[in-house]
Amino acid sequence: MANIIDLDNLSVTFHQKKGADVKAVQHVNLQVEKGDIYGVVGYSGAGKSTLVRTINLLQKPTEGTVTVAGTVLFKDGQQQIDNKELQAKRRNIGMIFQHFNLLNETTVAENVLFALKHSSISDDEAEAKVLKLLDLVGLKDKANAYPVQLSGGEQQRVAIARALANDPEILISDEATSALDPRNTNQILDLLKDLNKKLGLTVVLITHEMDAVKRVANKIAVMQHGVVIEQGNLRDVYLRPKEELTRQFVGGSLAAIETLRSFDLGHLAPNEQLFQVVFSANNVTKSIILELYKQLGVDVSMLYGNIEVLGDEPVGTMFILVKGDEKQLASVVDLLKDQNVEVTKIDDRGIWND
Ligand SMILES: Nc1ncnc2c1ncn2[C@@H]1O[C@H](COP(=O)(O)OP(=O)(O)OP(=O)(O)O)[C@@H](O)[C@H]1O
Repeated sequence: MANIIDLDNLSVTFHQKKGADVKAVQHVNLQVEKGDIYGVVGYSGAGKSTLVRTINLLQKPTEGTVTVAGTVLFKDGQQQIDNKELQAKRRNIGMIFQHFNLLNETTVAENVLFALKHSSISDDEAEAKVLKLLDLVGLKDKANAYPVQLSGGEQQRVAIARALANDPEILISDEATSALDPRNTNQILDLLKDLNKKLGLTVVLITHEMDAVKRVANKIAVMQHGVVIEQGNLRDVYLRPKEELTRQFVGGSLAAIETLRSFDLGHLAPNEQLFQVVFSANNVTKSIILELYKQLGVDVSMLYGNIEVLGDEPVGTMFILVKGDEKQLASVVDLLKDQNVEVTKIDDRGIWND
């Protein structure tokens, strides 16, 4: 599928009058396909906000190319379109933030209507559109309320309705759930997912919370010190994190590492082998342990087991210790692969042996 956002070798350096330059973003390549929910995670100061602000040129890059929906917005140190065209392109990119940035003196409906002020549609059409948008975010009955009368989650819904007023193809969510309690956080994330499905909306989700990414994203980039240190399909990155920071974000696997460290894995007997098995719980219906025992006659102990829901897919991770002779152990990998299970001999993997 075509990339709707393409950031190519993008860098942003802030020159300080006093002190050293801040290299907020360094040589980042990020390709977002239409329909993606792309999570960008990293701790505070990693450069996430600066990076996404280049997508609509709220932040001009120091270096690199920004292409959005087929139009090159920035290249060779220059904005490639005039300011009027840029304003129009920016309407294709909605944004929501941690602080909802609503106008408190005006009603919910007026807040959304405000985003349509440049639009050429009639007043009646605009009013109907506002109600439709409020309905879409589950707030039709709050049209005449004022923002202060709403909960944080509801205020963020108003901000989402406003961000969608110009029918953007892209929504950038910059820590939009960071000020919300866990229940409201999940409801807002579920709403974003719903909008992604219903409208085909592409979402770039900036957050320091891995749980938010796990709940809704299909792709992930991990940022540290202005650099994207790891990126790709959520399931792949989640299940096989390469970088230390990614492993820190990936709570489940980190728990697995801790568990494994507590076993004395350096002293496995010659007839013992440790495997990591990863499987989609939707695809694997048989008991893996039972099948190994029944078909190969090997002894299997489970050292660690966990099920995570990634996107909509329940994914299981287990560490199993298998005892058997050389021939039996050699057959384990083939048998598990036949069952649609991803299997890794732990000796083959540096990260567990750190
Ligand atoms: N306008 C600016 N001038 C100078 N330095 C800046 C500017 N904006 C951001 N920075 C610096 O760039 C780095 C990246 O900041 P950025 O806000 O992009 O990080 P972040 O990952 O979004 O973190 P947070 O979630 O805390 O906003 C930080 O060191 C920050 O202090």
